[in-house]
Amino acid sequence: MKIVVSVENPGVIDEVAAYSPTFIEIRLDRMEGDLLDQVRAIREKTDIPLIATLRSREEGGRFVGDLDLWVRIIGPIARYVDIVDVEARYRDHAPFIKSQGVQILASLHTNEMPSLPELGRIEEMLRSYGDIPKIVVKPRTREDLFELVMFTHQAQKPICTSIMGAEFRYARAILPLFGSEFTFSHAGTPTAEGQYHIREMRQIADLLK
Ligand SMILES: O=C1C[C@@](O)(C(=O)O)C[C@@H](O)[C@@H]1O
Repeated sequence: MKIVVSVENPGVIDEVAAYSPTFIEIRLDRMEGDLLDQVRAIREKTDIPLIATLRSREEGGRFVGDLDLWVRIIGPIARYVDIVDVEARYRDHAPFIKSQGVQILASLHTNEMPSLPELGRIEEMLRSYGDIPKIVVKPRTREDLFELVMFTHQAQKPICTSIMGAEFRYARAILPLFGSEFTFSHAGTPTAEGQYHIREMRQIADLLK
């Protein structure tokens, strides 16, 4: 199971790296100060592949700037990471970000539960500009979750699917079993409700083998 550990504090990178996650996600929207300097420092500290994420407020983050500010922040950072998370609202900048030599994690986060046809349309839209689509939704019922698992199982790979909220948090360990490319965890400070600590996620993954 590929595990991403999300971080919002560069000061914990050594501690996070000690868990050997598949990726470290840097949540730029939850950080203060000179973001480029901090990403450079993280890059010097670890060879673990890095994901840069500047999450909009509309999709659950704290970034409230416009499209131009988003690219002015992320653009110089891209060359120091391996993947950039690009929400659909920022997709016009995808070609430039791609030109920096990184992969694009094309993401959409919604508090709703799209139908299977809607999930297919979202996937198609995300694949139109990104390398790996990431769809994060909010199941209301177990039937919703069944549909998300079925969609994940049947979808073209790679794809990342996940859920919001705590009610169905176990799906974070189930969806990778049906083809989701990776799962997001924390190493001390969750960046989203329902995340497991990487230690816990590893234990669950080992028991599910
Ligand atoms: O998209 C995601 C998933 C996430 O929101 C979660 O629910 O674990 C955590 C975010 O940091 C990441 O960018």
